[in-house]
Amino acid sequence: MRLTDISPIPALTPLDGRYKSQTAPLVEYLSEPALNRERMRVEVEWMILLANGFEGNGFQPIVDGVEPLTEEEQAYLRAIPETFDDEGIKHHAAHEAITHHDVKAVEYYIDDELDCAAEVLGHETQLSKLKTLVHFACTSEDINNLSYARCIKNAMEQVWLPTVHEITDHLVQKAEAYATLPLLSLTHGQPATPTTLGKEFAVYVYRINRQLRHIEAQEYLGKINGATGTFGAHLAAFPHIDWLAVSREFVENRMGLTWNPLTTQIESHDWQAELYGAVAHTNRILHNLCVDVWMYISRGVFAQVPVKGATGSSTMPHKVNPIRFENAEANFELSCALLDSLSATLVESRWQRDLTDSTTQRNAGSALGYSLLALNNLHGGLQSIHPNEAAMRAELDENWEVLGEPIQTVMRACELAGVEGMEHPYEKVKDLMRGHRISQDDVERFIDSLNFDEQTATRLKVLTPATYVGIAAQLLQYMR
Ligand SMILES: O=C(O)C[C@H](Nc1ncnc2c1ncn2[C@@H]1O[C@H](COP(=O)(O)O)[C@@H](O)[C@H]1O)C(=O)O
Repeated sequence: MRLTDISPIPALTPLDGRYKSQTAPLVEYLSEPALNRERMRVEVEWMILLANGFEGNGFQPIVDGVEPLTEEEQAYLRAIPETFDDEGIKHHAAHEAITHHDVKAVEYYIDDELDCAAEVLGHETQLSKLKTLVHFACTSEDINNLSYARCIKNAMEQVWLPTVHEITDHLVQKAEAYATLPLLSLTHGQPATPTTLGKEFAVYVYRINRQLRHIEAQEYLGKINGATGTFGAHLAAFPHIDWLAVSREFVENRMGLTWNPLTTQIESHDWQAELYGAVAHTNRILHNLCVDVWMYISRGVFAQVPVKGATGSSTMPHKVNPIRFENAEANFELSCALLDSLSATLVESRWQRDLTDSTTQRNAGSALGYSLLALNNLHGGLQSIHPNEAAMRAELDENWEVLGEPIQTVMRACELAGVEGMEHPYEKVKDLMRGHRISQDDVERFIDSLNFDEQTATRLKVLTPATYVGIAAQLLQYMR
């Protein structure tokens, strides 16, 4: 049997197949039906503005020959996108099969709805004669750019950002819970000055929060200015209208976007490049977190809570594998690859337009979908780990040589204060400690061999790898 004979056809990509339930929240904003529904919202709102005017023109019709639409007529128009369902999708597809133009098919879809208006409302209505107002003076990109901006803004605000915030909240909890829990640092993979587990989580919180601030301040630009951005058609039809003011009113107040007054046929997509750059950057920070946690698990710093009934390895029954972190790592990479491609290519278009952006933009959902999938796995993974404090202590206890740094630094301070016998502190400590395994006794003997005053010697002797963590816990105050 051919798999394409199965109905519905199995999904080609994992986002809409295996991981469908996890990516579902984005379907509402970034699927093709979502885009077409948004296009309808833009088209009907444009009609309402043209017919009813706005505060700036005293709520007079902007175009001649049209009466202001009644509340009922406006509600009828606004119901068109809201009732766009599976039948509507087929209806639109039937138009597109003939027009081979997706936005023209939206226009015809609305025309059909206007044809039924009198029958549905049960009385005569101006709407039956208003087909000519649909898409008035617009090029398809006027509709597309506004629709995409709104779809992507909603996807970010309703889905992606809340998911990242949940993870950040979880990381804050972990940072606070483990603020004072000492952890051996590794720089270059070698034992280094100890830190605390909480402070290491706080570093991630700080990094993510910086990116979130950029993303939350992101402008979503929109334009409605005709075929090559000159308002040529608008002025040809109605030369006395202040089309700049109408355009601005529509983009800012009706669409809730930032007005772009100066474009070719297309909105230049620079805001998309900015947004995708920041999302990719956040992905990469979280990818770094996945890899770090994976290695902490491998080192025994974290233990994983086994899921009841689940299998780690098909052949090694003892195993609990960190699969959620691995899944997240891979999907962050896929998301970044797509986001990088979108950012790089969307900002270029030949002369007043080429259509390469059209098919590229259709992948915004995939780019954010891979990120959402990664976020879900990362969140699940974080919820299933807890520190193995005994292993962490044992690791610290095996690495007394990390106290070489404080001892040589205190020796320097003593030398500066004129204490005898403190010359070449770095070299002296290096001779004792570099490349050697050092015990607590060795450290104490070394301290005793130097000319420290009693108070300083005691201060150094109470230092252990587990207490040599500076003000790590205090630094959490800066993470938010
Ligand atoms: O308002 C216009 O349409 C003006 C026109 N430019 C266009 N602007 C926006 N969409 C256009 C344009 N041209 C085609 N199409 C339709 O875009 C769709 C492209 O399909 P796909 O490659 O799958 O993304 C597919 O449905 C195409 O039919 C121009 O000549 O400048």
